[in-house]
Amino acid sequence: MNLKHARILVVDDEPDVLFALRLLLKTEVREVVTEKNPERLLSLLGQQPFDAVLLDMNYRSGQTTGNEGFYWLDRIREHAPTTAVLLLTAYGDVRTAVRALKAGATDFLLKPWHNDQLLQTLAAALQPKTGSKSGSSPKKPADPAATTLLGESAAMQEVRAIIEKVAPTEANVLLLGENGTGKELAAKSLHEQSRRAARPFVAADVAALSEGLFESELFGHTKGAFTDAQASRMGRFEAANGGTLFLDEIGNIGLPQQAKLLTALQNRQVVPVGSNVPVPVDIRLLSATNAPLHALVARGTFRQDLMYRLNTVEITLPPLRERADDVLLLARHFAQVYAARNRQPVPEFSAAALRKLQEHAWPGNVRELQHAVDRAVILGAGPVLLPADFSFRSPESAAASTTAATVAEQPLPLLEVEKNTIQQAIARHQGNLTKAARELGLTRTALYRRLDKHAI
Ligand SMILES: Nc1ncnc2c1ncn2[C@@H]1O[C@H](COP(=O)(O)OP(=O)(O)OP(=O)(O)O)[C@@H](O)[C@H]1O
Repeated sequence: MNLKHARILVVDDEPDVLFALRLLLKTEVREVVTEKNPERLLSLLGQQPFDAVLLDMNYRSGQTTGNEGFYWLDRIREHAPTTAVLLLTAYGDVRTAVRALKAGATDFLLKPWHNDQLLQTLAAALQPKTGSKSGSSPKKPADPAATTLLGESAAMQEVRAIIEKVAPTEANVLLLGENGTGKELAAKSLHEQSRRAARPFVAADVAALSEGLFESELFGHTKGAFTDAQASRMGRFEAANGGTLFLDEIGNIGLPQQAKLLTALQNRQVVPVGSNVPVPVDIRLLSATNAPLHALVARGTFRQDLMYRLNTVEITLPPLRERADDVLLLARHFAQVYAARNRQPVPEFSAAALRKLQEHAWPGNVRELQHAVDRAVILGAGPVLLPADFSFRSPESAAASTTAATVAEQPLPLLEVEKNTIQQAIARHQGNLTKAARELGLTRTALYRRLDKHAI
């Protein structure tokens, strides 16, 4: 979809953010609605369809973990599954951005933002996605690229060989590696090559679950077990019965959750919240973390007995920067996938673009490369992708490049953006404040308040 035809909803409790985004978007999109109270989100979605929601992750009333944002992301996915959701996250907030993508967000936007980059990301998010894969993990975004662990580097060949060997056994496998290295893909591959392949593969991101939610998500709950429990619900263990349960971000759960998990694994049964009747479960457990689990055990924040349950076999996925040849192979693969998805001819890569890709450190690993190619395919100017078509803007890269950037290249603080925008509008209308206010989407009084604030 063309940006010009899009209806956009922005939800953030910072009035300055809403103001700046309204200013930026009102001339670029068909309609922009701003809202500072996330509680109104669902009623707004019910009143009219939106093509994209720009959603802040933290609200003043909530914590700064982004959990409130995740809650609202889930609600949007339930109520408006075709609406693109772009999360507004702070620079350097890598974990939140990665979790957001995994929880079904279309993309993320960094605060403070570059206007051009924000518009590009929004335009890319509005492109039609096809090839959506229905999986047992319904919150996952459509991921047409993921079927096989690709890579011809020695390290990846070794990973595939171990997977092949371990998959047909009943061994619990712990997958280690940085974010985006392919741990979940490896888990799916283990399941697909196992004797349980015809049974469910159920994934749960346990880091996203608070202590109370952890139990009800994994073990289920009975009707009336807590205020919102209007019906009984089966947990992930039961849903995976006969198949494979994949627990992602296992290194991030607290000691109380660890104890509950260990009990369920030892007894091979779960007790739904609100019930005292144990339910037997037959699952193969795969788990993953980017945390240094052995160090956490040494520090006493992760139970050793639980780790021994999880890591009958350990597989470490190597970071992408250590397998430069795989970068090109994966880039070409993703270019094919995304060109097919967008019904476009498959682009070539110029030699300079390939060099740029090989020289980049890929802190977000394969996921970062995948997104970089996705954007380049959509926004690239011609049949050959050039270095300029690749902007590395994962939070990790952004944080790294901000450190290196010259002062002139650094994004302007939001207040300065607002001040500049107001000054430009006033100049465009030769000092006519009524016209400037109209262009800015403000009342004259609101404009006066801002003139005062910025001492203009
Ligand atoms: N070797 C690979 N070949 C093809 N695609 C890959 C490969 N590794 C990763 N991917 C793709 O990269 C994306 C990220 O992979 P995945 O979700 O498996 O990483 P992860 O290590 O589980 O990440 P996280 O730690 O953030 O959970 C997925 O879309 C996946 O399909």
